Amino acid sequence: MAASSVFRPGLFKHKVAIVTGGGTGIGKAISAELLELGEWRRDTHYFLRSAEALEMRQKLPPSSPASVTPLQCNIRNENEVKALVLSVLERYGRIDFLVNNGGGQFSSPAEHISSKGWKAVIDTNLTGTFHCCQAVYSAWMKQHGGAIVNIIADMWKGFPGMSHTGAARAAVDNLTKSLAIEWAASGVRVNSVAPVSNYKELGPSLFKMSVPFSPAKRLGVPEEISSAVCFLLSPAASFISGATLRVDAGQSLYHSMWDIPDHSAWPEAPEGENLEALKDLLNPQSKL
Ligand SMILES: CCC/C=C/C(=O)SCCNC(=O)CCNC(=O)[C@H](O)C(C)(C)COP(=O)([O-])OP(=O)([O-])OC[C@H]1O[C@@H](n2cnc3c(N)ncnc32)[C@H](O)[C@@H]1OP(=O)([O-])[O-]
Ligand SMILES: NC(=O)C1=CN([C@@H]2O[C@H](COP(=O)(O)OP(=O)(O)OC[C@H]3O[C@@H](n4cnc5c(N)ncnc54)[C@H](OP(=O)(O)O)[C@@H]3O)[C@@H](O)[C@H]2O)C=CC1
Repeated sequence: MAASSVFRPGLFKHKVAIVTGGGTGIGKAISAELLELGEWRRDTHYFLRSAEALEMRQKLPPSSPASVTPLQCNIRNENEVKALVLSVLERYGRIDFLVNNGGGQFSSPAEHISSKGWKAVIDTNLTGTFHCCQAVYSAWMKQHGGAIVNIIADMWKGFPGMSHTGAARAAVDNLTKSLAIEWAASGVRVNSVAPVSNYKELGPSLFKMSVPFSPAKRLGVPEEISSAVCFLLSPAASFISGATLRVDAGQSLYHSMWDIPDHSAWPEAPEGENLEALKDLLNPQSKL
């Protein structure tokens, strides 16, 4: 099949997907794109948590056989995740895709994060993702194969100001690699997407300050993330597993947004001629 013919309505024929947090922001764009690619065929069902999913259902043309079903599930709770997976299987008999998009955090310097707050963020972003992967694998993908995409974050230079989510997302990056190997023999591909984007519900102001740090000199939008997710789910990515795709216009390779104030707290360099040279260099009277 030519690559150019891959992305068209009907691509995910008879597929069933679980998209956690699929009713807002990036998840909503992923759900919408999956639905669009399912427009012309039957038995395509997507499962979302948020009530906004109902809105999506109403927007589907009456002629479309694709469907979207919102289901409540707290991914932090293992039993709720297992129940979600069983309920999907009872209703639709298969699960082809899992997109672990549900997540959240608050911004705080590390020194002020309480143990409870730390656990809440790790539970949501790392343990929740693990619960979903494990439940879907055990109940379906182990026997039938499938594709999983985890949404992580731009934490490649650490994540100062959100150290809990940085640690959780780095762990999911590593989990992606472990599962890609452990589950290869079942025909399960596992990949991640590390996005930088914005969406209108949050308002541009929250992310506006990041624009100067983007090589693109603009924000990304959820539709630019969902296309990468659909690519990784699709047959166009049939030989890709254990990878993390950075969808950030190169931002992770560029400046850090974290400002370090001027200070003189750093330990002195060892004594010697190089230290003297360094002092000369930093001396405001220096001719260098
Ligand atoms: C990723 C890249 C870019 C991201 C951008 C953004 O995130 S934009 C933003 C987009 N917005 C989001 O992503 C928000 C999404 N939010 C969430 O997903 C959840 O609220 C959660 C996972 C942060 C916490 O889950 P939950 O509420 O079920 O948690 P719980 O009841 O188990 O423990 C609560 C404990 O957590 C702590 N704590 C919580 N909030 C704050 C805070 N603001 N301030 C300080 N601390 C906070 C506090 O210790 C609290 O305990 P307390 O003091 O109450 O005894
Ligand atoms: N926007 C961005 O630039 C970036 C986003 N990300 C990550 O991408 C993902 C999507 O983010 P975005 O669309 O921006 O943000 P949103 O806040 O719109 O989406 C987060 C979704 O996760 C769901 N969710 C949160 N906690 C749970 C839980 N315990 N169980 C089930 N679902 C849960 C929320 O559902 P509900 O609303 O029903 O609570 C919500 O739909 C998140 O993991 C986010 O951290 C990463 C990097 C950058």
